Amino acid sequence: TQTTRPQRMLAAVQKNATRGDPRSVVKAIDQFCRQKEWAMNVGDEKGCILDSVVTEVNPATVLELGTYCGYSTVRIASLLPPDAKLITLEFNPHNAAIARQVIAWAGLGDKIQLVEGASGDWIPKMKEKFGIETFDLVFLDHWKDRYLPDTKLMEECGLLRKGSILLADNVISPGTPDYLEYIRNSPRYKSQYFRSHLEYTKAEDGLEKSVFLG
Ligand SMILES: Nc1ncnc2c1ncn2[C@@H]1O[C@H](/C=C/CNC(=O)c2cc([N+](=O)[O-])cc(O)c2O)[C@@H](O)[C@H]1O
Ligand SMILES: [Mg+2]
Repeated sequence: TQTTRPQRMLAAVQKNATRGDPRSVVKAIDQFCRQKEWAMNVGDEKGCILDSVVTEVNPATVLELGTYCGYSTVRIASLLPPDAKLITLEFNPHNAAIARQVIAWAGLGDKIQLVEGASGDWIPKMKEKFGIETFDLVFLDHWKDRYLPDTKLMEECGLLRKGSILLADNVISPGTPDYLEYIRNSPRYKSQYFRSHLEYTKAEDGLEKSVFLG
């Protein structure tokens, strides 16, 4: 029977990456996407910008919106300090199942909590369910029309504190115009665009890094 692309990506990880070595998992996925099949991971070029932001912020609490197969989840978690927690939300059960196996292969199960469900349902539950007060870093990489509503929801739920960082993928391609317009014009954020390319292509894309000012 026909396999899915996430299944083929997982197979590539299990074949080419070393168990317990997160960076080899990242490398195996990038190799699969460059040589075999394109997939919507943040990728190696934007991934380097992601790495530098994670390293600079050195977050104790991270929220990722849109796990997909776990590429950026593993990439971020591999750079976190010992007691840091990363919560990642994914509502597609098939993608969640693949991501769990990718995360397990990387040996990062104790740093990452994958929650199967919709961001709109789970953002309001972060405090009661996970004892999270605020997030130091949020990585937005889910459906592009959810970036703005979910950002407003995080504000309303008090999940952002002065200095919290929002890092958004795909602000050019596929694009998140309403989010960009809001975040660049709001007095509550200071934003910076990191120009790059759409993963594994020559098309323009970039990451928008925004600091919540409180
Ligand atoms: N509200 C929500 N709550 C929880 N999980 C959710 C969610 N909305 C979407 N998801 C999940 O997040 C992933 C979607 C990513 C959309 N990215 C994209 O559509 C995308 C497209 C291109 N592209 O077309 O070139 C390039 C990229 O880098 C991209 O991230 C999927 O796994 C989906 O199930
Ligand atoms: Mg993306």
